[in-house]
Amino acid sequence: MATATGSVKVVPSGIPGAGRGLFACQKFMPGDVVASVDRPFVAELETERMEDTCAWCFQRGEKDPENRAKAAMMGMPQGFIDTKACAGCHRAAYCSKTCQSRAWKREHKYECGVIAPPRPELPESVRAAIKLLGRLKAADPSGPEHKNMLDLLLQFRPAGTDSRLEAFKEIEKQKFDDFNMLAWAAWSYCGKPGMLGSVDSRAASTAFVFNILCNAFTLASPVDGVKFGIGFDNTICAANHSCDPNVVMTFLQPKVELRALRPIKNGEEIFVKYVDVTNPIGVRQAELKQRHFFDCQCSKCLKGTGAAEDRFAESPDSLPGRYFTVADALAKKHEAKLPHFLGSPVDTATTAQKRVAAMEAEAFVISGMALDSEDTLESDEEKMRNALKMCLDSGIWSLTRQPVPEFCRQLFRMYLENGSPYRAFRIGLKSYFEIQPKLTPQTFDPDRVINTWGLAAVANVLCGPAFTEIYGELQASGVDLRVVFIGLLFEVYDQLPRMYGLASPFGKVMESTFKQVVAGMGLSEAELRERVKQTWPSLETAARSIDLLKD
Ligand SMILES: C[S@@+](CC[C@H](N)C(=O)[O-])C[C@H]1O[C@@H](n2cnc3c(N)ncnc32)[C@H](O)[C@@H]1O
Repeated sequence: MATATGSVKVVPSGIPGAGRGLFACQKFMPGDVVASVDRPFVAELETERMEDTCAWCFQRGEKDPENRAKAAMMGMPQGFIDTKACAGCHRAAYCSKTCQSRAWKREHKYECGVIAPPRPELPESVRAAIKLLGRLKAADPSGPEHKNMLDLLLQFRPAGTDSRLEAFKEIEKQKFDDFNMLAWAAWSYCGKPGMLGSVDSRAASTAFVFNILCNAFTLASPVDGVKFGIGFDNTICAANHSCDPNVVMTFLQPKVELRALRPIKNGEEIFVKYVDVTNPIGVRQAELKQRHFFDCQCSKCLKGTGAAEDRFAESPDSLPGRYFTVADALAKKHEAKLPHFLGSPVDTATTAQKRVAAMEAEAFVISGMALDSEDTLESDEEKMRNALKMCLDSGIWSLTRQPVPEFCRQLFRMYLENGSPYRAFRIGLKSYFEIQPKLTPQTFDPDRVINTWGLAAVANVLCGPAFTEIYGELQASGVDLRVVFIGLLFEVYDQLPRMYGLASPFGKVMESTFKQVVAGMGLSEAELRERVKQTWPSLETAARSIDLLKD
């Protein structure tokens, strides 16, 4: 039976074997809100964020005084928010009495005594299950909360029925044991409650934990991408994954929205992305399998390799001889990963293909986007820069082939943190003109807008008194950094209505920054826009002449 939620409904998916899916009940234009929930049914902070992030509204306050001052200077919300720990458990923290009291009524009263020391810090899936068991016990059997609980327990896969869990156990024995242990822990910490109405609490704990660990989405800051925790919502999570999604999910602390990325017809299935879809097919598929336990059957994957993100700049046969020795050593090191990067069994690949796949495996590990988290390195700036150079110098990678864009993104952040804003600006500018338009063609895509916002902030820093030399040099080549700053700000501001909306926390920060900056420039908005238009061709020329190999 269809579950209608206004503009969308949940009915069997068009992907064979994928169960249900989310479908549009009307047409949508790019940027339209397709589905929205004020707060996900489950929203759980990860342990590292419990101290500095409000457990109800998910606003984060920077605790380190130096970072706090920096954030305030850049207009970031974490520079202005402070959280205080609950006096009962000293674990959950809130930014205001209002948030604390709302959290208490809905869920914290069920966990406060359970998660308090001397009990060790519990992972988010266990905390979420503890709260859900409390909420299930208290839910009115004829109300919407109870209905959502049953939906979560019975409709999502792997749901708490023996047969589906048995299937999961066969495929993922170790994960099954780990998840089962967490479910048992949550249930035991709650005092092994027995029957909750018509529901067996032990089975419910299992279904909660398995569903959260298999089907939850990541909640990350819209401003700086910091990961807060996980969310689960019956409507949002009914959307299946596609490597060519037609909506993007945005998190507006704590609101979650799905926004159309392109025109969507009435009756069309809604697809989100569960993983980074700028990665080549083998990496995406392996990630979906490892994190979400399914083989992707989306229309893009069914077509096989050949999409833009699967193409190299040059064929592997063009790999220069100076890379052979290093690539052969890497092939040994990453033997198990080679099939993911080759997209085919190792014995059907040529030596050249294997060498490039091995270099790719190494680059992915260094980028932190590796397939198994165990061997993800804490990469430092130098390691990252060398790996980027290896990719580009080999001539095989284009600027838009992963993990090159990821290296640029991370180096931008590292240069900034390590006090090199000019280097950050150069790599950010290169990305702005040559990578982002290809990787995220929609101008309002949150990833793209956030990068533009970051670049604007750096341009602003470079307008300061410490950088007059750089400022002068750029001005001599026709680039006025103040105009660049305002141009980037215009761009972010213009995209906001189709992305987060002006009423969102990010929208409010942006609007006030925008108004202050425009007022401080002593020119009308129209005059400023004209100046930006005149500056942009010189800026693009400057960006294209940046050589990342020499950086
Ligand atoms: C978050 S749930 C989505 C809703 C789910 N289809 C349902 O029936 O409730 C994720 C599950 O949907 C299925 N799924 C989602 N996207 C898929 C895809 N691209 N290919 C195959 N199965 C998919 C997988 O079984 C996955 O574990």
